[in-house]
Amino acid sequence: MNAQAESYVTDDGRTIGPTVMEMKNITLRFGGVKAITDISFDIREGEIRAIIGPNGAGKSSMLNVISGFYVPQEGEVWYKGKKRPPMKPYQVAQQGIARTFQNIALFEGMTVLDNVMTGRIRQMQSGLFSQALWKGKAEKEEVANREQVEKIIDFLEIQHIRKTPVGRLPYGLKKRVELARALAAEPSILLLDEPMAGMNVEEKEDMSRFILDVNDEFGTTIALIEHDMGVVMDLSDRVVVMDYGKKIGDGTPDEVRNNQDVIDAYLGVAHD
Ligand SMILES: Nc1ncnc2c1ncn2[C@@H]1O[C@H](COP(=O)(O)OP(=O)(O)OP(=O)(O)O)[C@@H](O)[C@H]1O
Repeated sequence: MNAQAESYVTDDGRTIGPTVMEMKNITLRFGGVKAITDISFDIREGEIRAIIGPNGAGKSSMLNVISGFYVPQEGEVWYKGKKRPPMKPYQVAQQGIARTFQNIALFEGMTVLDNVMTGRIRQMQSGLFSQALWKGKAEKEEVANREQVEKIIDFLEIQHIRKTPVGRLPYGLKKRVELARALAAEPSILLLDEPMAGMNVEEKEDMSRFILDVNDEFGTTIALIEHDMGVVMDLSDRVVVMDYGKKIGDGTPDEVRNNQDVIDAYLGVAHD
């Protein structure tokens, strides 16, 4: 697929920009297992892009390629118009790509506020040495970090639990704190690995609303893996469908819903 240069406006009035990330002919193997076979797709600025497919289809592997956790044996990752050399996950994070995990990865003994603050590490420029030399600069930075974190805590409506240790929170709220921490990094692209997994209907509705609001308010591009089809079809601008490591569909929710290969492989059968 070629990078898209034109912006367009969605039915609900959001502007989707040109291609910001492009996966070109990605193949990823684990020993003899091919987790991803020759997959290409793009992600446009400001869009909500879903990756779906049955268990073992290769979705998490693909998210891990985007986040730099896995380096594919073949293919190229293009980001903001440049081919990305193999890099470590922290370097990918420095380029403005943040993620949440399928299994929540928070510091259980720390408060919500402190957990969200850890998302700011990328913005904390002053090391100990420069902090000692330029106390004023470090203080200014600290204030800016706090302001951003407070803004996100307000936005995601978790003020009431800001001093609560994360370990004491119910599952749905932990997921929201994880989203807050990822947002604290002010990412250009946010990767969400099954953001609704294990949630009840009400929690899913809340999380859907927050994802849409984040996209709308901060203009964050979002790529997500999700099993709940209702959620995927409601939230996403475009959907990539994977099956056995291959791409079998790519398009708007309506397009993939009506794609016979997708119906056969995925939508026609029951899923968790
Ligand atoms: N670290 C690994 N080592 C070996 N094989 C792996 C590894 N990670 C994934 N695989 C294999 O690659 C394939 C794709 O797995 P992946 O987890 O990406 O699929 P998925 O679509 O995310 O599945 P699920 O929906 O169950 O999370 C599977 O066959 C899996 O067993």
